[in-house]
Order: sequence, then C-alpha cells, then structure tokens
Amino acid sequence: MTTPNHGAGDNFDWAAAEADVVDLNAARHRRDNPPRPGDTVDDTTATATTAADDTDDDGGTLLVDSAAAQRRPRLTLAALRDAERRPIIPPWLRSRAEFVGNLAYATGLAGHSLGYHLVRLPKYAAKLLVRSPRGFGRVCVGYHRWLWDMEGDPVRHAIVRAAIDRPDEAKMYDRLSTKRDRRVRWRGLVTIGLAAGLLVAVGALLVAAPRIQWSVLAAVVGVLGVIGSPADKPLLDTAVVTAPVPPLTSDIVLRALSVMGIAGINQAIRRDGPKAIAFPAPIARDGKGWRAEVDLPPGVTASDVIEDRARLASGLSRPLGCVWPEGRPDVHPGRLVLWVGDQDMATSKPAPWPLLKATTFNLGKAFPFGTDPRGRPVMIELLYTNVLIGSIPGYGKTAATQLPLVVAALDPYAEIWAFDFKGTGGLDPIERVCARYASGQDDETAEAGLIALRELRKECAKRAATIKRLPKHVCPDNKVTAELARRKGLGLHWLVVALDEVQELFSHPEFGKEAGELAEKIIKLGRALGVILIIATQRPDAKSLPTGVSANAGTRFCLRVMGQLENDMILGTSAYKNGVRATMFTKRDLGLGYLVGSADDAQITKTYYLNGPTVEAIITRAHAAREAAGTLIGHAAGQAPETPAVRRDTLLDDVLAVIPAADAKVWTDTVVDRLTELRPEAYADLTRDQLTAALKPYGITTGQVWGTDPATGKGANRRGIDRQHITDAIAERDRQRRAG
Ligand SMILES: Nc1ncnc2c1ncn2[C@@H]1O[C@H](COP(=O)(O)OP(=O)(O)OP(=O)(O)O)[C@@H](O)[C@H]1O
Repeated sequence: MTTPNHGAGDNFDWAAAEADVVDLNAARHRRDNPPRPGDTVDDTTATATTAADDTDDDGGTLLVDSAAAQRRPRLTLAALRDAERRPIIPPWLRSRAEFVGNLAYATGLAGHSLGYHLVRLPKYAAKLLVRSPRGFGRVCVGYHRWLWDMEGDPVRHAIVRAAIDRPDEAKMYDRLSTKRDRRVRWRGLVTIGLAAGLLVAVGALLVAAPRIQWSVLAAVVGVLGVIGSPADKPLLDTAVVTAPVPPLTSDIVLRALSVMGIAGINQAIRRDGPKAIAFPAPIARDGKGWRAEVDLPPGVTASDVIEDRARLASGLSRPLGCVWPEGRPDVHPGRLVLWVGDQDMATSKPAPWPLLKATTFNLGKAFPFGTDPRGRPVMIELLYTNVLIGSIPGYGKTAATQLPLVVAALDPYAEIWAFDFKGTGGLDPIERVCARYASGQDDETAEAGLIALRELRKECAKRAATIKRLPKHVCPDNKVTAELARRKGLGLHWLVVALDEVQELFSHPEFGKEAGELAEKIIKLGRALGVILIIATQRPDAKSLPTGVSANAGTRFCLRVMGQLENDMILGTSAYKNGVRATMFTKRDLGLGYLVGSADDAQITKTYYLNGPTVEAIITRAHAAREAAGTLIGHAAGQAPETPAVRRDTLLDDVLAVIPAADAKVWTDTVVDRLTELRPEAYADLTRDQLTAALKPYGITTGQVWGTDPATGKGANRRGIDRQHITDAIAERDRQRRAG
C-alpha cells in the first residue's frame, strides 16, 4: 500500500490516498465476498488488488505489470500454431482393441437384455391383459373430456364467478361459450365419423381370418394395457442393474483437491475461489472412466497431489483402485491428468494376452506387455533396448520378466539365456527353449550367471567385429537389423538374456563385482549388437544394482516399491520428483507398475498375467517351431557349453600337470592361466566356465578354495579344483580304457 505523505502539510498526496482507499475497499470486498462458482472477475479490480499485494521493502506499491499486460492474452496465430490439437477421432475409436472391446460389450449387453425380456414375454402379456380394462377406461374418460372440451370448464366457471362483480366479464363468457359450442360441434362430427369407421372395422374383423382377429385383439389389448399401466409400475422388468457411477465434474475435482490439505491449493482457493483450479480441456469420458486435465494453482506440482492418492480418492469418494493421477511435466509441472475409472483396477477382469494363441512372433515388432488403467494395450519394443524390472518381493517381477521371454521364445530365430538366481522356478516353464539356463540360490548358479556374462561380453566383441566387416550398404547404421538377424551364418541373431533376482548375483561376495562390471559393459554395448538384457531385482540399491547398469537401461518397469531411492533406481533419476511414483501402488496392485521408456511419458501398466500351464502351452508351440527351424541349441538341445575338441583328450592329464603334488587344491583361474602357459595353441581362449563345464562329465565339480592372489598378495576364497579329484578321475578313466 502506498503511504500518503502526512508530514508534508499542504503537499498531501490526495491521489495516493484515494488509490489506497480504493485498494482497501477492494480487499475488504474480496474478503467478505469470496467468488462463487460462475462468478466473473473484473480484470481491472483483480489487477489492482494483485498489484496492491505486491509491496516493496519500503511498503510502497511495486507495480510490476500494467493492467493490460495482466489481461488474458488474445488468441493469436502463433498461439494457435503451438496449441495442442485434440484428436479428431476419439482414442477409443482409434484403438482397435478398445473399439472391439466396447462393441463386444454393447453386443453382449443387448443380447442379454433381449434374452431376459424374451423369457418374460408371457408375464408381460398377462400384465397387459390385466391392465387393459383400466386402459379402456382411461381412453373413454379421455375421449369424453376431449369431446365435451372439458379442459376449458375451470376457465368458464371462473369467468361466471367473476361476472357477478364485473358485468363486462359476461361478454367474455359469451365469447368463450360460442367458441366451445363450435368446438364441440366439429368434435361431435369427428366422433360420428370415427364411430362409423369403427363399425366398419369391427364388421371387417368379424369376417376376417382368425389369425388376423387374434392379432388385432392382441394389439388392442397391448395398447390398452400400456395405457392402463400405473406410472410407478413399468411393464418391463429390469434386465441390467447398474451400480450408478457418478460422473466426474469440475465441482467434484475441486472439492477433492481442496480437502487434500495442500497449502498451496487451499490458499489459492481462499484467494481466487473455484478459479484457482483451471480445466484446460473439458472433462470427458475416456475408455471406461473419466479424464480431467487440471492446471493446479501456481506453486503446486502434480506430484504434490499424486503423492497422496488415497486422500485424493477419498475426496472424490471413489475406491483407490479407480483413481489414477498423472503429471504432464512436458506441459508444466502443475498440469495434472486425472483419470477416474468406473471400476477398481484391482478387481476388474484382466484382459487376455493377445498373443495367447500365436505360434510364432517376429521379435522385431512391438509386443503387448500389459494394459493401461483405461484397458488399452501397452506395447514394448525389445530391439535396441535393455529392460530393468524392479519391485519389492511378490508383486509380479518374475511374471513381467517372463513375458518378453515368452515373446522371444515365439521367434524361432531368437536365442534365449535365462537365469533365476533365487531358484524359485519362476522361469522353469521356458527352460525347454533356452540355450543357457540355470536356476538356484547356490554358488553354482551364481557362477553360471557370471560365466554367461563373460561369454556374453565375448559375444558382443565378436558381433562388433562381424558388423565392422560388413559393407556399409548392408549395415548402414552399424547395428543389427531385423534383416541381418535373420541371416544364417552371420551370428547376429537376437540374443535375449534374462537375469531374474539379479541382486543375488550382483551382491555375491565372489562373483558380484565382476558380474556387475560385465553387465554394465554389455548393457552399453549390446543394444546395437542384437543383445537384449532383461534384469529383474527386488533390491534396487547401489550394492545390489550397479549404477552403471541402472543408469543405462532403456526400458524400465517398476512395480510397487517403498521409497524414493528404489523408485529412482528403477525408473531413473528425478522420476519421483516428476510424479512418477511406484510408491503409490498398494498391496492389491499385483502386476501393476510404471513403465518408462516405451512411450514418451511414463505409463501406468498392468502386465498381462500368464499362469504356469498357459506358459507351458505357449512354450510347447515355440519348441515345435524351433525344432522345425533347427534352432534348438545349447541347454534346450541337451548340450553342455562347448569346449574345443582338441582339449578333450588330454585335459585331465594337462590339469594334473599344472597342479603340483604339493598343492592339494588350486583356484580354477590359476589352473586356466597355467594351462594357457602350458599349451597356448589349445588353451589360449579357455575360460573358467569352459574348464568347469569340461570337467563336469568326469564328475569333477569346483568348490571353495582358500588361496593367495598373486596380483595383490591377499588371501581369498574362490572356486577351485581339488587335485585328488583329478587323480581319481584319471585312475577311473585308465581303468575303463583297460576294461574296454
Ligand atoms: N499381472 C498380474 N495380474 C495379476 N496377478 C499378478 C500379476 N503379476 C503377478 N501377479 C501375482 O503376483 C504373484 C507374484 O508374482 P511374481 O512371482 O512374478 O512376483 P515377484 O515380484 O517375482 O516375487 P518374488 O520377488 O517373491 O519372486 C503371482 O503369483 C501372481 O499371483
């Protein structure tokens, strides 16, 4: 507020004082008369009061903008060009699945209603028969009133009463009576015509065929029965009882937002009334629910609302599973898209997976991963991406990991490696089509996973070299294309590698560090090389999920998690801040998560759920397709990982040669190094897993061995070979040779 200069005697600033009084009155008026819905606000007053609220340090008014500048901008060409265009065809008509779903629903409903009423036809006929005398009575009474123009009776009586005091009213009565007589006369003539017509019709009916007589009688009874029906007892019973779902209106949204206890919203509503919340688009039906776009008051972000979904649902008086708020940070942080479903998502019937009956599938195409709250399919493309899946235990990670694997299984040219480091058997149904497979919570499985990652790293190097060799016109973008992946002999087929419960591997005391480093390299390199890594974890923290891995995943799916850290580890930095919060999912939200990376915005997605027998059935078809295509390899074909033939004959003797009698047990890594030194031509590219696999047929397994690392001089426990096992195996082999 400006302060008049009191000490200046005659120089008193009357203009400033007058402005103050105007401002003060305006402020009082606003306080005493808060705007109501539908009120219009005078821009000039609003501007003046807004400006008056902005005071500088000295208490003087700080007018930042003129009244004109604060007025709503006019519609300009530039604004039109930038405006968001509403779809011409509504989304439910563009989505085939949604359209077919709606059509099927409408047809089903119509069929049900028809069947319901057909069964009750005798009851309806009886009702009509009973009601027809009353209907006949109503018709007679009605006709009698019409014939004698009885509607005008009260008026004529009123005029007779009035004529007692005012003689001029007698003239009016006279005019009305004449009119009435005329009307009754022509109505009488019509009645004579009608009676004659009726007599002729009855005569014709008497000589007509019985079928026609009964039909006419039924029609007359039907019409009279309908006319005779009491207003509170409709003829038809109710075929479908609908639970009334209240439509979403701006008032309801406003009420819900105002009870959330968000200070910014409450202050704005107190100040500006309903205008504090703006609706940039009309609230409309969207799928099986309502969609409202809301611009929250300045300073309030969509995530402030999303954070407390339960309170929002309470404000809307709807079940929690119906209320799905989302942010639109691409528009601005305060834009909230609120979708309120008719039915709780947790109790609604899950949609069947569209690929349930497929025999093959081309992995180059996007596949249906789940449905959004509106029931529309959510698609994922697997090529050139890696997938990271996370949640607390028991919310559908394995089920979500299984889906892309089943899809990959349906492409006979895609190779699959699958590892389940918790050994719960979630991926067992797809074992039959995996080139590599291991499941268990033991060190063996963890080691098999590490070995696979080493192999995968090598595979990436090999593929990179192949791509480098290819001419530019065959491989212009230096990456595997769908066409290259199909070419036999190039070795560039899609390779899908799933690591479920990967926290067990990454936090393994012996293999974890190396596995993490390898996974990071593969996730960075493999994308263009046709290698797709799918990683699922129930412990998304820095120790169990290397940041290099979490930061480089292209597609992310986060089911229920408990905190911001886990949320952002899976969905990416700032996801929580931007309102993408998998913490909002509740105990009932199985299979429900945020999917990031497959579309521009994060999508709330409920995965399609395939139970064990369903997966078995699909995998049986996939297995047959692979058999026909000749692509059943590795574990699926009953083969152990390959070892060069040259090593097989002399392997046991060579291993014994590099383990002196003084060393009872030696680390496998040390044996590999010594073998390479012994015969580089045979063992130069031998890996630890290959050696472990090559010794397995002799019944030799690796175990924990204490030793000293020659590089660091530190003692450690690692996988190693017992010399005694080698000597036993050689003795057994020699015995068999002698016997054979
Ligand atoms: N899309 C879905 N729809 C309905 N139910 C689902 C869905 N996905 C998973 N579930 C249910 O959730 C249960 C747990 O799923 P799953 O085993 O995949 O979870 P998880 O997160 O891998 O668990 P854990 O970490 O304990 O292994 C399943 O048995 C199934 O009943």
